[in-house]
Amino acid sequence: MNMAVDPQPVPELAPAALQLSGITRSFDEGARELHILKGADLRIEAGEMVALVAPSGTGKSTLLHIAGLLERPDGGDVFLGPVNCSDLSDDERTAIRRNDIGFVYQFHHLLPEFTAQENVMMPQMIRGLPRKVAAERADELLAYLRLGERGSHRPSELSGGEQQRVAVARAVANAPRILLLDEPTGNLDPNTANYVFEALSALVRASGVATLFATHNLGLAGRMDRAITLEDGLVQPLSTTG
Ligand SMILES: Nc1ncnc2c1ncn2[C@@H]1O[C@H](COP(=O)(O)OP(=O)(O)OP(=O)(O)O)[C@@H](O)[C@H]1O
Repeated sequence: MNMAVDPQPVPELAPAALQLSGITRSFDEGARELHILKGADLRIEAGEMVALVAPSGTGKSTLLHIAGLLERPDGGDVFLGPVNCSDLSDDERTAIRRNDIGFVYQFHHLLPEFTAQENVMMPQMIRGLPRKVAAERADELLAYLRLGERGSHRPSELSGGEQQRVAVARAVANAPRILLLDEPTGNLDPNTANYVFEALSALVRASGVATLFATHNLGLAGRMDRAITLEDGLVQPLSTTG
């Protein structure tokens, strides 16, 4: 009896929220070229929180900028869901960046002359939402991040941890599909960093946003769904358990 079974076609993976495929990026440094990314691959699913932990200069910010469509890679593709962003014009990429991608940086970059509430309203109004809707969403997010009492404060009247939570609220104001964080707790003391992280993780779980979080803090990295590193220009898994 012929027991041979026809090979089943390998099921294609459903599109991830974010997929980087074969990303290359080099920079000219005087006479020589620095090859920072050499074919990096990465998939992040909706609702997944991934830590990016790697030594300084290995290309974390470069990878985040490419994933966030702030920079084009020299080679490779960036997919958001099924959309290959490499094929898009600069205007189309800007629209995606405004609506579908949130950023949080090490320094909060809040607008100093506006209140916390207005800072969270801003990206929504740029997107075209009416002021009232933007204000309600801002209040909701600030309350969720336990900043309900701070909506009318300017950034200079907030603590470092409060400023970063406002920056998180602003980054998710347009309900992005991707959230990219570049050392957002790097300037905070351990307790405050922990508090900001807790607030952020609750938000990620509740909203299903796909999150890539660059940090040097292995304790925080160990609490995310998984951790990755950059090694010789490639994304590699990283163990955070010792
Ligand atoms: N626009 C640029 N022009 C030239 N070199 C650059 C440019 N951007 C980044 N580099 C170089 O590429 C390398 C990676 O930079 P990147 O900022 O991505 O590193 P990083 O891992 O985020 O570092 P850190 O943890 O210190 O922020 C560095 O050597 C940097 O000097």
